[in-house]
Amino acid sequence: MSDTAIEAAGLGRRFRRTWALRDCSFRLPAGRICALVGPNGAGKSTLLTLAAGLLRPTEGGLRILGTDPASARERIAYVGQDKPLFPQLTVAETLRTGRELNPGHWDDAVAEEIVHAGGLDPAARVRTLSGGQRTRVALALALGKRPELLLLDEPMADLDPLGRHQLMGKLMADAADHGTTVVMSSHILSELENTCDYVLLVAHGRIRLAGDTDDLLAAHTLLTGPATADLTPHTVIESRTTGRQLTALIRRTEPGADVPSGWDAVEPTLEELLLAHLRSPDAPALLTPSADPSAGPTAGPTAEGAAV
Ligand SMILES: Nc1ncnc2c1ncn2[C@@H]1O[C@H](COP(=O)(O)OP(=O)(O)OP(=O)(O)O)[C@@H](O)[C@H]1O
Repeated sequence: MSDTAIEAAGLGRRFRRTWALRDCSFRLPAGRICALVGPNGAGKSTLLTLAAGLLRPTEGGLRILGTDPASARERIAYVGQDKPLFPQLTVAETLRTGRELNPGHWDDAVAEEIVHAGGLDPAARVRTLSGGQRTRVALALALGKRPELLLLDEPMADLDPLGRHQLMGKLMADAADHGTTVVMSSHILSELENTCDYVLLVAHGRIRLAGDTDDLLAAHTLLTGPATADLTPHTVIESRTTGRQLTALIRRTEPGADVPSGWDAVEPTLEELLLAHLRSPDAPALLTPSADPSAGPTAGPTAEGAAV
C-alpha cells in the first residue's frame, strides 16, 4: 500500500482556451481526511475528476495510490455532484449491482446501514427519490465499495442538517476504522473544522494552501491591534481596519519572529484561515512539508510560495 494517496506534478487541465487547473504540484499522504476548498469555478471538481481517472491532464501528471489513475480505478470511489445512478432500479437492486460490480471487496453492512439510516424503502425506485435520498444511495455505493481513496464532490450539499450530521459522522468513523483517504470538496467551512486534518485550497486553478491543518494553522497568526502598527517583516495575508483597530492574518516569515508588541495574537480557526485566503487569492501560496512533493521525508521549513 502506498503512503501517498495523491501526488500531482505540474498538473494542468484546459477546456478549450480556459485553464481549469494549472501548475498544481502537491502531495496528499494516505489516510488523511482532506478538505478541498475554493470559490466557484476554482477547479475543485476538475481536480477530483482527474484523480478519479475520468479526465486526462492536459499537462503534468498525477499518481494515485502509487500508480496511474486508470490503474487505481478499482481502489477509488468517486461521488460527483451529479451522482449518476440508474433511475429505473430500486434501492435494493442498486446495492445488489454494487455488490456484483465489486466482487471480493463489497461491504454490504455499511451500504445497508447508510440507506437504512435515511429511512429509505429498499423497494423504492431511484427515480422516485429526492435529491438528498439519491445522495444517500450514491454514498452507500461509494462506501460499500470499500475504497482506499474516497473522492467526494460536495457530497452533503443536498442533505438536510440531521442527515448531514449523521452521514458526516458515519463517514469519519468509517474512514478512521479502515484507514481510508477522503478528499471532500465543500463550501461549508464550519463543517470542515472538526472533520478534516488536511487542507487543499484552490483558487483560479492553482493550489494556494496545502498541508496538515495543524501545520497550516500554526504558520498563521491572527492579530488585533492599533491601525498604525508596522507588520513587516511578516507576510500579511489579509488586513482590515475598523476605526483605529486593525485585524490582520499574518504568516510569520521566520518561525520565531515576534509579533508587534501591544497586539493581541491568536492562532486563527480553520474557518478564519480559509476565509482570509479566499478573500485574498493573490496571497503567497503555502505548502507544508508533508504536502510538498519536492521536500523529502526530512523536509525542512514550510515551503512558502512553492506552488506559485
Ligand atoms: N467540461 C467542461 N467544459 C468546459 N469548461 C469546463 C468544464 N468543466 C469545468 N470547466 C471550467 O473549468 C473551471 C473550473 O471548473 P470546476 O467545475 O472544476 O470548478 P469548481 O471549483 O468545482 O466549482 P464549483 O464550486 O462551482 O463546483 C471553470 O471555469 C469551468 O467553467
